[in-house]
Amino acid sequence: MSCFNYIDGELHAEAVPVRRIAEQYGTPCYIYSRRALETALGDYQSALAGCDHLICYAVKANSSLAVLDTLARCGAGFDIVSVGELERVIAAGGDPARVVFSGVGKRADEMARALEAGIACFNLESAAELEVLARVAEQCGRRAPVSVRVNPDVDAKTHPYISTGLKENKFGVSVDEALRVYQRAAELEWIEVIGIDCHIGSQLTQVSPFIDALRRLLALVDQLAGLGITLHHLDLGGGLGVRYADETPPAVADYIAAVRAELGERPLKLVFEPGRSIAANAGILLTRVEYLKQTPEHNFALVDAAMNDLLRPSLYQVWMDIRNASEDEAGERASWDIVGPVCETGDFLGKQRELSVATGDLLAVFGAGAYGFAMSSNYNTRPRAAEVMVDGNQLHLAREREQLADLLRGEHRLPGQD
Ligand SMILES: Cc1ncc(COP(=O)(O)O)c(C=O)c1O
Ligand SMILES: N[C@@H](CCCC[NH3+])C(=O)O
Repeated sequence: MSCFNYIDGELHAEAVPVRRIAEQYGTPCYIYSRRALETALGDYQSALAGCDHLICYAVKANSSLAVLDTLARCGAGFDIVSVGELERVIAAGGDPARVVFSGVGKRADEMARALEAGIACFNLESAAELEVLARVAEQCGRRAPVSVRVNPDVDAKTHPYISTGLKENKFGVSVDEALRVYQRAAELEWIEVIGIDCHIGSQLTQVSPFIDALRRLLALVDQLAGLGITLHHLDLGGGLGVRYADETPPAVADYIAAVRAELGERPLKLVFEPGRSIAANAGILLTRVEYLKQTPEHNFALVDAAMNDLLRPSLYQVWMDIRNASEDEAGERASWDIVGPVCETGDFLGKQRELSVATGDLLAVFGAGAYGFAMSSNYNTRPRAAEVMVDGNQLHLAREREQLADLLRGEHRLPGQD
């Protein structure tokens, strides 16, 4: 189900015409749908019903307070990779006791803050990190709950930049080393071993790599049990893909069903860290055509969004769907390169798109809710795009995000959640 639909030829975000949002807040502008976020999280929750679980939304995908606030109210936990993300979760009303902390380079001060906040688990990525965490925990006088992030050496069959579970990647530790790290962790007074973790990559479109990784983790769980080290949860990370072009990723329900079948009757709580599959289709980037420039080689549509606003096409050369926000069947179509004003030849949102465009038109880039604004920058001293959360027929500007934390808490109450 999409929450971005054409009604009478005009693109709407839930019940609001995007044209109205552009008039009110300007472009470029990220538009998020509250209902789409709730539905995507709900798909995970339904698939995991009856099973002890925790869904930790990966904050890096979209850390807008309005997004975190929405998900926190629906009961999500959070996967963070920095203390900045932790502060955002707390500011948005998220529960630190439902937070897992991933990342290869956690600093001691970040560990201390996370311990003080009382997070659920540190996902350790190296033997050296374990020693630092043990020291910090002792200094803070709080035992640190830990998982070891295992690098299962599984090919996620995705873009090499976002594949994380191969032995040549910097993430996690090998199965053999994990065994040693667990044995060392079990000896440390200020460390409490509670789980096991992996994350093999992002934008996975098949279930089999997840299941391969899960089998390797379960074998290790059994081996550890034999050594007297009992684990209570298994965190399979994030990574489930979405459809940008013609990909056919498994439905959340099918993915989770396969995981549950593999887990069998083991008394392990299941943890997931989905980012993209929650947020990607809950957001679009709206941009206005400033100029048309036609050369013998190319038709360029110069728009007011650029690679600093949406980096994915330039960085990974990925295809994201771009459509005119006004469906003008009569308009003549041509092949256009959609490019921004940044001084880089690699500054494009899409190339060779069959579109009908005119100066002043609004274009929408779909699937931009994940790794869109979150990866944006001020390159070329460009201001960041506005962010607007749509809730039915209500709009909420999510721009000065920090200052809006309290406002969001007041404004966005779901019925029965006061
Ligand atoms: C440790 C970890 N967990 C979760 C995620 C979220 O992944 P995705 O957005 O593909 O679900 C990532 C990013 O790939 C990650 O590095
Ligand atoms: N930034 C990537 C995903 C990174 C995943 C982070 N571990 C993307 O846009 O596809």
